[in-house]
Amino acid sequence: MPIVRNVSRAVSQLLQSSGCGCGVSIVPVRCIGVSPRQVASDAGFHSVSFAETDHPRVLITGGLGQLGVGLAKLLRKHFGKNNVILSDIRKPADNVFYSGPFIYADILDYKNLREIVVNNRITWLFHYSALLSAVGEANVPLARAVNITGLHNVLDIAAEHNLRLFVPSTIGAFGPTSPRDPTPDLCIQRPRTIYGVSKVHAELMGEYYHYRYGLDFRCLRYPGIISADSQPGGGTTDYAVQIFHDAIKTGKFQCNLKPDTRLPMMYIDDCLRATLEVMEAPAEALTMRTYNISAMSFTPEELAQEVQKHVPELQVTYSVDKVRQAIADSWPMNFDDRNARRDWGWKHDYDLPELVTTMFGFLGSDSRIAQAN
Ligand SMILES: NC(=O)C1=CN([C@@H]2O[C@H](COP(=O)(O)OP(=O)(O)OC[C@H]3O[C@@H](n4cnc5c(N)ncnc54)[C@H](O)[C@@H]3O)[C@@H](O)[C@H]2O)C=CC1
Ligand SMILES: CC(=O)[C@H](N)C(=O)O
Repeated sequence: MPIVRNVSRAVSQLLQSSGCGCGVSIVPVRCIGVSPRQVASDAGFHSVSFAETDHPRVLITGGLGQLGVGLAKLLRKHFGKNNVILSDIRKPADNVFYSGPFIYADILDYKNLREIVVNNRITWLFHYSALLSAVGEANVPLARAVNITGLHNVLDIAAEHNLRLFVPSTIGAFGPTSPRDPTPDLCIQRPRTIYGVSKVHAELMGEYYHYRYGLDFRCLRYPGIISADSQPGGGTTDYAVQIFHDAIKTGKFQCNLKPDTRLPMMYIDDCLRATLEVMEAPAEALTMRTYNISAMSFTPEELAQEVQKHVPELQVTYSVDKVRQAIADSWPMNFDDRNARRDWGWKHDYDLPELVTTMFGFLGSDSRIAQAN
C-alpha cells in the first residue's frame, strides 16, 4: 500500500510540474537493441559541410505521396539539399531519387527508424506516412497499424531524440456531431472513419507528449489538398484533383460526390508554406499545438463552373460513391482558422479562381483553352 501511495504521489508531482511542457527529463525510451539494418554508407548525406549544420536536419516519412515530394523541395530550398531526407517504403521515381537524399523507412520498423534518426543526426521530423480516409475504410487493420502504431514509433523516437515533430491532421478529424459551418479548433470530435479516429489520436498523443515530456509537437489540420504534379493517395477530396486531369485529357469528368457537397480545400503551395511557417514559429507564439488552417471551401458544382471557364466543353456527371459521400457529409464545410492567423500569422494566397488558373498553368492546358476559344 505505501508503495502504491508513493508511486501515485510521484506521478501527481510529475503531472503538476509538466504543465508548461518543459523541464520534464523523463522520456519514453524503449529498450535499446541492436538494429539489424544499416543505412548505406554511400547514401551521400553523411558528409555535411560545417555551414549546413546550422540548419535543421530533416526527415520526412511517407514522403512519396501527394505532399512529401513538394515538401522536400520547399525545405531543401530553405535548408540545403543534403539536410532534407525523403523516405518511404515505395520505390522513388528517377527524378525524385536524383533530386536529393532518399532512404527506405518503414515507420512500423522502430529500430530502423531510430537508426536513421541517429545516424543522420535528425533534428526535425515531418511525419507524413498514413492511409487516407477512403483507403483506410477499405483496409482498417492496415490503417490502424500505419496510422496508430506507426505514430507511436515516431512519437517515442522524437521524444527520445529531442526532435521537433510535425504531424498533419485533417478536416477528417471531425465528425457528424462537430459543428460543421464553421468548425472551430476546439469542439466535439467524434469522427466515424478509422482515418479520423487515428488523427484525433495523433493530435491527443502529440499534445500529451508535449505536456508530459516536453516534446516539441506541432500539428496542422489540413483541408483537402489540391496539387498538379502529384496524385492523391485515396481520400474523399481526391475528386478535386482528378477533375483537372480529366478536363484536359477527355473533356469528361464523373464526380463521386454529390454536386452540393461542400468541403474545405487548399492549394498545395499554401499547405506546404503553412507547414514550414508553423515549424519555424517561436514556441512562445503557439498558444495551441494543433491548429486548423483554411483557404477556401467549395462544392463539386462550384469547382466545375470555375474549371469550365478554362475548358468550356467539360461535361460533368455524378455517380455517387456511398462510402465517400457518407464521409464527406460528416466533415466540416468551412474551417475556422482564426487562431492560426492570430498566433503565427497564417494567411492563404490561393482562392478558387487562382487555384484553377494555377492548376491549368501547370498542367499545360493552353492548347485546349485555345481550341475552346
Ligand atoms: N493530401 C491531403 O489532402 C491531406 C493529407 N493530410 C495528411 O498529410 C499526410 C501526407 O498526405 P499525402 O501525401 O496526401 O498521403 P499519401 O497517401 O499520398 O501518401 C502517404 C505515404 O505514406 C506511405 N506509407 C504507407 N505505409 C507506410 C509505412 N509503413 N512506412 C512508411 N511510409 C508508409 C505511402 O507509401 C505513401 O507514399 C498524411 O498524414 C495525411 O493524412 C491531411 C489532410 C489532407
Ligand atoms: C482531407 C484528407 O484528409 C484527405 N484528402 C482525404 O480526403 O482523406
